[in-house]
Amino acid sequence: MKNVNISIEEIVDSIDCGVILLDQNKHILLWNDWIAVRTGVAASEVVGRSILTSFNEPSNKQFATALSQAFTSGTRSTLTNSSPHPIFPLNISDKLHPNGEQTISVKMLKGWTVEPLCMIQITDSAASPAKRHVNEHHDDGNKVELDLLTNLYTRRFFDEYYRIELGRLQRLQQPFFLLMLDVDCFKKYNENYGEEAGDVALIRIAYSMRKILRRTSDVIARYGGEEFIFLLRDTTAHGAQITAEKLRKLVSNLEIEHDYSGVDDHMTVSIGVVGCDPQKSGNVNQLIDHVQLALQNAKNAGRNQVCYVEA
Ligand SMILES: Nc1nc2c(ncn2[C@@H]2O[C@H](COP(=O)(O)OP(=O)(O)OP(=O)(O)O)[C@@H](O)[C@H]2O)c(=O)[nH]1
Repeated sequence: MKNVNISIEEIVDSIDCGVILLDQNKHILLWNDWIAVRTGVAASEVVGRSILTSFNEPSNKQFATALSQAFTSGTRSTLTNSSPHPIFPLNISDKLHPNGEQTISVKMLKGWTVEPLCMIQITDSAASPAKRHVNEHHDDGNKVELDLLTNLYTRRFFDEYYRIELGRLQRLQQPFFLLMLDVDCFKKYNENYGEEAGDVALIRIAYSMRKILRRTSDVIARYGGEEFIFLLRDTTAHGAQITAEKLRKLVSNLEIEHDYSGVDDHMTVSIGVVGCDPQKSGNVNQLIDHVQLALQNAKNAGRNQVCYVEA
């Protein structure tokens, strides 16, 4: 493989199946984003804990046996089961398969490190890998769609979510902020480094943005090819601008080489921010236009910067 500056964690978090790594005491070493999204359990909550006690439900007998056989004799097992008795409580809801149709492979990885590791791979056989989007359900009952390249919400999901959320925030008279982030000179990047490298860059940017926006109330979606939108609540105008600046620096610090950008020697982003306080302005209908205008202002001012406007 060509020498690209990407970590194993980034790759594992971007793949479209669940991956768990266990040490020889059956304690969790790695818990990727796929499984965190579908169980609602973050890696930080389970890493270091035993796989057999990480869920509220009693562990599945079949699964416990497969694990024990893997550790004692290196046996590789593939388990399949569907609702109503899932091995992992995944929220891959559709009406027919409320917990998805899980295929779970358990195998030992030997020779990678001094102590053998056990890898558990989970796929949802009810969701066709050829599907462009994964359908789930959000807390409010909305159908959730995740973009397969970046694992962020799709624009379609965001538009619907935003419509509902806007009404709610107006009723509660709570301020909120929209951020629109666009990768600078991305066309030139694709032309010079190839579309595959462009895809990897988008995956890396999306991955790092997900990692720093940890508040569950923050919503990020892929709004266009290289354009991302954020809805932030429970913050102030100052907080939103700080977050935007943090995102700008974050992408810059990834140091993705871009010799053809004309802005810098690595990849940069421009960000528009719009704030809306329903108690003051109440002018919420044109917010998407406003944030796009703020983004355009950041581009016109030389890119690689944040521009804030008040609605
Ligand atoms: N590799 C890759 N490229 C994409 C994807 N989606 C959109 N693009 C490309 O992103 C580029 C966007 O180009 P423009 O809209 O001209 O924007 P830009 O070159 O970033 O210029 P500025 O935004 O003005 O700095 C186009 O070349 C698209 O083909 C994707 O999923 N993968």
